[in-house]
Amino acid sequence: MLGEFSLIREYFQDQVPSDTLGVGDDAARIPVPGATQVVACKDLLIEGRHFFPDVDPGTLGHKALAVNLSDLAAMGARPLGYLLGIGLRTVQPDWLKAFSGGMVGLGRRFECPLVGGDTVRVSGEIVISVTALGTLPAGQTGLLRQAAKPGDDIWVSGYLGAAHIALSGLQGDTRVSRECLAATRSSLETPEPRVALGQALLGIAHAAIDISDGLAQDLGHILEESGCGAILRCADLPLDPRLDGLPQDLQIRAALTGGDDYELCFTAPASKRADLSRLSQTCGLALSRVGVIRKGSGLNVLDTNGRQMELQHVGFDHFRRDVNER
Ligand SMILES: Nc1ncnc2c1ncn2[C@@H]1O[C@H](COP(=O)(O)OP(=O)(O)OP(=O)(O)O)[C@@H](O)[C@H]1O
Ligand SMILES: Cc1ncc(C[n+]2csc(CCOP(=O)(O)O)c2C)c(N)n1
Ligand SMILES: [Mg+2]
Repeated sequence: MLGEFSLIREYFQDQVPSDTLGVGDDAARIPVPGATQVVACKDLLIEGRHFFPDVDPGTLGHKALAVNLSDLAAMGARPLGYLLGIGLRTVQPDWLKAFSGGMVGLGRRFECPLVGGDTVRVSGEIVISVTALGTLPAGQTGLLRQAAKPGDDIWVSGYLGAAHIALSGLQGDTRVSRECLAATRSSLETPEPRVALGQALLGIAHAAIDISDGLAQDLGHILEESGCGAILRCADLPLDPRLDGLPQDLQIRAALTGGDDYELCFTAPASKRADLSRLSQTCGLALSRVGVIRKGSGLNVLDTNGRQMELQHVGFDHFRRDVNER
């Protein structure tokens, strides 16, 4: 069976004009007459696959919008508004009030209103589909996956691994203490989209992507699209401090391949290190240098002793067999 990414390339890659960015990046970019370009993206959330049936509806509303704002951030775009498609089994006013409160509340923080959508009844799982729109100045390419250059530093915002540990704890796959679960749950349920950082990276960063499927896989998309290779140093990964006390190899695996982080991974030339250290201060957000882009292909992951490390899988893929064996 085709994997998720080959499937998209094979069946959903339409031809677009040369000044338009179509399928293949964090969001599409469409020029419109006038000074700005429209940036657009969509992410689906399905009950049982992206969230548990008993999830707190307020956090679900937040996450449905947050994962899309994260894609806009990964382009360096400024949020403009969004549309919501939702399929529900029943109308439960309390659930809907909390859901819309979480979603609209997050949108307000970024001056990004709900401007339309569609609502239907379903007999099976709840389906939530958000289409987010943003803008980029005319002539600005945005932060493309194809823009990494050999010699670039690889950077990651914030901390990695907490969302996956929370998920794994809730699923009963990993023994996670009650305290650790309580502390990490917010990373899984209410990720913070790095909207201000994304826009500030225009003119500083070359390539960017948001980490939804795991750093190794998402960085892999940058490498493939840019025709480069990379070295990634586990010793420099920003492991979430809330994971202190868990086995180190588990923390590293969560950070490399867990997913659900919604931090930005970006590349920038070494000449921008001082700018990035200032930006980290002004955004109040850790920025960590975790590796380097080089000529060639493939991701070379070095363990904490500097030795080459093999990964069983690089991240989340909806159509990989073991994801579907639950
Ligand atoms: N059914 C589809 N039709 C057209 N384009 C698609 C379809 N599914 C995905 N794409 C496009 O393929 C590219 C990669 O999509 P993908 O979902 O892997 O990226 P993402 O949304 O940044 O990541 P994630 O979904 O893990 O947050 C994007 O440009 C997306 O718009
Ligand atoms: C209940 C439940 N099961 C599994 C996961 C893990 N998960 C699902 S989709 C995805 C990648 C990003 O999604 P997409 O590629 O669809 O944008 C990840 C890491 C979860 N969050 N909740
Ligand atoms: Mg997607």
